[in-house]
Amino acid sequence: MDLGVGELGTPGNSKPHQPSGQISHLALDIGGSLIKLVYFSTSDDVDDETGRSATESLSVYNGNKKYPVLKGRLHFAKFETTKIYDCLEFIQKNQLHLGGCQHLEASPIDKAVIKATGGGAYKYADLFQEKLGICLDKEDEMDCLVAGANFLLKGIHQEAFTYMDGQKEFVQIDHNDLYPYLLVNIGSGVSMLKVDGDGKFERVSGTNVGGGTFWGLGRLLTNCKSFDELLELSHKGNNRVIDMLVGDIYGGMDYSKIGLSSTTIASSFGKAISDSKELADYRPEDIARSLLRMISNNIGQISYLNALRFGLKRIFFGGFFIRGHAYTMDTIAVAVHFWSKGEAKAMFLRHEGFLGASGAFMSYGKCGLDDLMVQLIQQFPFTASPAGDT
Ligand SMILES: Nc1ncnc2c1ncn2[C@@H]1O[C@H](COP(=O)(O)OP(=O)(O)O)[C@@H](O)[C@H]1O
Ligand SMILES: CC(C)(COP(=O)(O)O)[C@@H](O)C(=O)NCCC(=O)O
Repeated sequence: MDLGVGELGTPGNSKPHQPSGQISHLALDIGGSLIKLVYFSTSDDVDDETGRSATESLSVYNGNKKYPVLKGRLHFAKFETTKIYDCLEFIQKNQLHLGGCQHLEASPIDKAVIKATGGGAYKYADLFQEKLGICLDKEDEMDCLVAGANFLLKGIHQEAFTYMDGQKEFVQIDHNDLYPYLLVNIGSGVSMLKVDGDGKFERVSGTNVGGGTFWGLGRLLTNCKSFDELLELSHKGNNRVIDMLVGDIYGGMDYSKIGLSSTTIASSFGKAISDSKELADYRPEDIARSLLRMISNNIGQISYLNALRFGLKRIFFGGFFIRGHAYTMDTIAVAVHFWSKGEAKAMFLRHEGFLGASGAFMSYGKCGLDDLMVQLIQQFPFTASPAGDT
C-alpha cells in the first residue's frame, strides 16, 4: 500500500498517525494518479503549555461572536488511484467517513456525505456509495485548487518558498499583497490559473505534458516499478549523455549571438537520433534525468509565458509531480528565471500535492459549519509542520 500520511501539528512526523480523537471533515481529491485525503481530528493529548486536555473546550471572541476553540490536527494521506481499494479500506478501518458534512455532534447516520473533488469524484461515486455507503458531495476541481492554495498560503506559516542553486528560502506572504498570482498545478496533467482573490480566478492555460507523462514515459523507458524509484534514478543520472546540447551542434562553442551557452539543451533526447544506440545502451538513470529535465523545463517555460501574458510576477507551483524534489524545483525555477530574465519568481508549496483536497476540506464551510471552519483556520499558523511523506 502506498500510504503517505502526515499531519499539521507534529513536527517532523512522517509515520502514519492513527488519530486518537474524534475524526471529522474527511475531504477527498481523487485525481488521475493519486487520491489525496485531508481530515481533522481532535486530539486527546495534553497541551504542554496549558496543561489542558487538547479536547477541552475553550472559547474565543471574534467581534461580538463567541466561538468554541477545537484543538486538533489536520491529517494528510495519499494513495495511488489504481489502489483505490486500499484507500477505501483505510477510510473504513479508521472510520474517517463518519464525520462528514454535518456538525461534529450529529448522529453517525447523518454523516455519510463527504466532500470530494477531482475527476474521480465522478468516476468512483458509485464505488464509494457501494463499499462505504458514502455519498460524495462533488466540488469543482479548479475551485478547490484555488481555495486550497489561498488557504495554505494565508494560513500556514512558511508554506511558500523559492528554490535556487540548492537553496530553499521561505517567502513571507503578505495577506494584503498576495494577488494576482499564477497557480500552476502539476498533477497528471497541468492546469494554469490566474488567481485574483478568494474565489476569483480564471483557468488561463494547461498542458497535457505533466506528471503523468513523466511517470508513464519513465516507466516504459526505464522499467521502474514506482514513481519514487524513477525520481531516485533521475538523481543519479546525467542528461547530457542523451540530450543534444548547443555545444554538440556548434562544435563545443556557445551560440552567444542569441544568448545560448554551449551547455544549453538544444534538443531533449536529441542525441538518441544521432547515436546508433538502442534503448538498452542508455543507462536508465540518464533517461530518467533527461525526461525529468525536459518536462520540468517545458512546464517552467509555459508557465512563464502565461505569467507574461497577464503581467504576473509570482508563480506558485503545486501538484504531486514536484514532490519536494530538488532537481525538479531547480529546473522549473531556472526555466522561469531564464525566460523572464529574472523578472518572475517560481515559488513552491510545502503542501504542494494537497491543494485540491485542502480546498475540498475548506468547502465544508459552505454547509453551515462556518464557525467551526473559522476555528480550524485559527489553529494552523501555530501548528504547521511538513505534511505527506516527503
Ligand atoms: N507515489 C506516486 N505514485 C504515482 N505518481 C506520483 C507519486 N508521487 C508523485 N507522483 C507524481 O504526481 C503526479 C500526480 O500528481 P497529483 O497532484 O496527485 O495529480 P492527480 O490529481 O492527477 O492525481 C503523478 O502523475 C506523478 O508524476
Ligand atoms: C484534466 C485535468 C484538469 C485533471 O486534473 P489532474 O487529475 O491531472 O490533476 C488536468 O489533467 C489538466 O488540466 N490537463 C491539461 C489539459 C489541457 O489543458 O491540455
